[in-house]
Amino acid sequence: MKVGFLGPKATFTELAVKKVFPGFELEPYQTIPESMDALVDKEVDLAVVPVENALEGSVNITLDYLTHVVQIPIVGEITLPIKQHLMVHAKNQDDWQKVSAVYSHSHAIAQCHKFLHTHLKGVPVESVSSTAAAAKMVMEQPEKKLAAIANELAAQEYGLAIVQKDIHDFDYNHTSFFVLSEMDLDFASISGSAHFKTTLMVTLPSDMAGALHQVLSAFAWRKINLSKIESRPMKTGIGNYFFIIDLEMKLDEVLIPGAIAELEALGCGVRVLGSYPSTMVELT
Ligand SMILES: O=C(O)C(=O)C[C@]1(C(=O)O)C=C[C@@H](O)C=C1
Repeated sequence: MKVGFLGPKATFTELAVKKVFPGFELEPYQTIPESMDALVDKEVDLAVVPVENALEGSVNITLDYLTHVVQIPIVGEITLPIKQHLMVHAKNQDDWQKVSAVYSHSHAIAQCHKFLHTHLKGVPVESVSSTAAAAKMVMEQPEKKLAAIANELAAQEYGLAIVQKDIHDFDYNHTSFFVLSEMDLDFASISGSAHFKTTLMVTLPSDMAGALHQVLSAFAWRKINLSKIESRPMKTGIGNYFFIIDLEMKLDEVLIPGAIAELEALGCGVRVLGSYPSTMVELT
């Protein structure tokens, strides 16, 4: 089985993949959409993509690509603790405060704003395709005195020196990743998780007063617990949004289909993006 993920080697996404799919063949891609395209093109059997960080919120490119571009089911979710470190080329470790620029993934940068503001004020911060891509750049250009925000594995992989550990602004830092596949993957057995979620994409009828209230009531009176509701632009005009709603239960034959039928009767569009086990892994 081949797993596509955001590369190069040693991204957080790769850490998540290796934790849950040890021994699977790995195929890194340069961007999150490329890893999803690879699944559509059947170059890989699974794709693992970051979807939400506890400090910075949703990874919009993942949600947008899943809802606007590709139609691939979510078959699992992996939540991983995230530890961000500042790293430089070994030649520059003694004067790391004089780095000329800091590189990382935009979501990782956002998790370390306070640190950057306090310790590297005025130093340009640039976002690149992944944390590991940033670490690789730092390794390749020692003369430029660059720094990267990335994980410990990336420091090992690219031979960099960690000069500040755990620079994320809040202790509870976790990221969730969706496992996407067209295959009937038994993620519950693979992950050992019995905690299921169902994710829906809901579009509201236009100009209907209280539409969102009615959508929420369809879940509320059935006592279906929601863990997230997120609005994303329809990309058809200002003020046009759809909702991504996470339900804390497995797609059943009565409650969720009943709620969906109620939403459709209101004039809503509903797409089930997936019903899947969700697992929390630890860093070792
Ligand atoms: O750049 C990486 O290492 C990734 O795997 C991407 C990503 C993200 O998109 O959120 C994954 C986890 C961290 O929150 C930071 C970056």
